Amino acid sequence: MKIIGGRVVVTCPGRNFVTLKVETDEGIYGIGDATLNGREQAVVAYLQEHVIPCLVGRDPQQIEDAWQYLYRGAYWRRGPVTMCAIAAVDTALWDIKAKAAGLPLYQLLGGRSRDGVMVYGHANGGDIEETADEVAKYIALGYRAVRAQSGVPGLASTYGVARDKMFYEPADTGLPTENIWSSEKYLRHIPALFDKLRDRFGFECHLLHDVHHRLTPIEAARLGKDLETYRLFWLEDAVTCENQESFRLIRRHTTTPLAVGEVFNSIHDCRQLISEQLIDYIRTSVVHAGGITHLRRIAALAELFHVRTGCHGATDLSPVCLGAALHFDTWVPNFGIQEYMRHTEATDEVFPHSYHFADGYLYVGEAPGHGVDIDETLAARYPYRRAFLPVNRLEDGTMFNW
Ligand SMILES: O=C(O)[C@@H](O)[C@@H](O)[C@H](O)[C@H](O)CO
Ligand SMILES: [Mg+2]
Repeated sequence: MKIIGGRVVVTCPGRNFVTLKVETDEGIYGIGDATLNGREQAVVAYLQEHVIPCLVGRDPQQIEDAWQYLYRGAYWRRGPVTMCAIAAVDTALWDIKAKAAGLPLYQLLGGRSRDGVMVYGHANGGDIEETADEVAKYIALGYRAVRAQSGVPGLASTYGVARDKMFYEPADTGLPTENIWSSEKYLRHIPALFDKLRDRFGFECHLLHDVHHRLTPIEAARLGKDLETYRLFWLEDAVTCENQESFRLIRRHTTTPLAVGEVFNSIHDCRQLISEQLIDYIRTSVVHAGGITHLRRIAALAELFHVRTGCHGATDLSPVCLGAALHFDTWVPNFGIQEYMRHTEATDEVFPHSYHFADGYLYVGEAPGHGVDIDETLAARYPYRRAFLPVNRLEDGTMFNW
């Protein structure tokens, strides 16, 4: 079998998605997600100019060799754009290999380790009461795990509180929206949110929270201590993590489980966090961390140190990424949880798929490959619209982390 070509499909059914389609001389094709929220066109150019020409003529079944070729051959290794492009190729080649074998992808990884993949949904509200009502809705839908994000008194906006309750889309068309942030106001507010949620719902439902990179290590340690009595499933992205060592300080002060990694693009971003057991869940995703081939390596390292997977799964990771992730989740021995921000109906129509939700779990289908396709005719109806993620400033105007 030989690769005869590759095409990048950019579509915007409510938000931008970038999809790589790799075609072979035997008529089998594979697709991979290449979406990097707010920087989509950088990956499009990388694929079209620097990757696809090198793929033509290669044997698509040599997945590892292709990965090594694109990683080592780049010379300028790692980084979100490079690793997103490699991820798209890797996912497409795994899709082809599984289709050629007539098997669902998880069978090529090592078979089922579980029936369903436990997922968490996103409840958010302008205040504690509204957030609690949203958590109730997710529990009623059958979710066993819910992330809770609430507006903060005194702040006009905050991460995770959306205009739309079911579909959270942070990116805006036009230039970046500027939000104002106050860690002091946030830290005063969040313990009351989880006090209310545990008081109303008890401890049956797993509760999660995403700080979204906004605290210092000592602030994160304080929040972790304040939340210990509420037994969170995890506290996510408590601080930015270029300095992996800074998590030692948080770890010294709190037993609240920590999750990190959606912005990571290689094992090197999390090697210290994992090997020193500074985190409990690694959030790396198929689309942003070099594809299934590299994600398996991260999970294998994590398994040695009692760290479990918790793949990122926001709306800006396409159904192609989610479909591939679910095959990974169905196989991986040290599975933790899968994020499941639902896609809109328009997006699901562009990306027909075989996975389905039931009783708090997502289930992959048995279709050969990763089970997700792209309807290019429908995709063409939604032209690309440049969009940016917001930026954050402190109340005194200082540039901060969004
Ligand atoms: O945990 C999450 O899902 C968030 O951190 C994401 O919504 C993140 O903000 C977006 O994926 C950024 O594009
Ligand atoms: Mg997050």
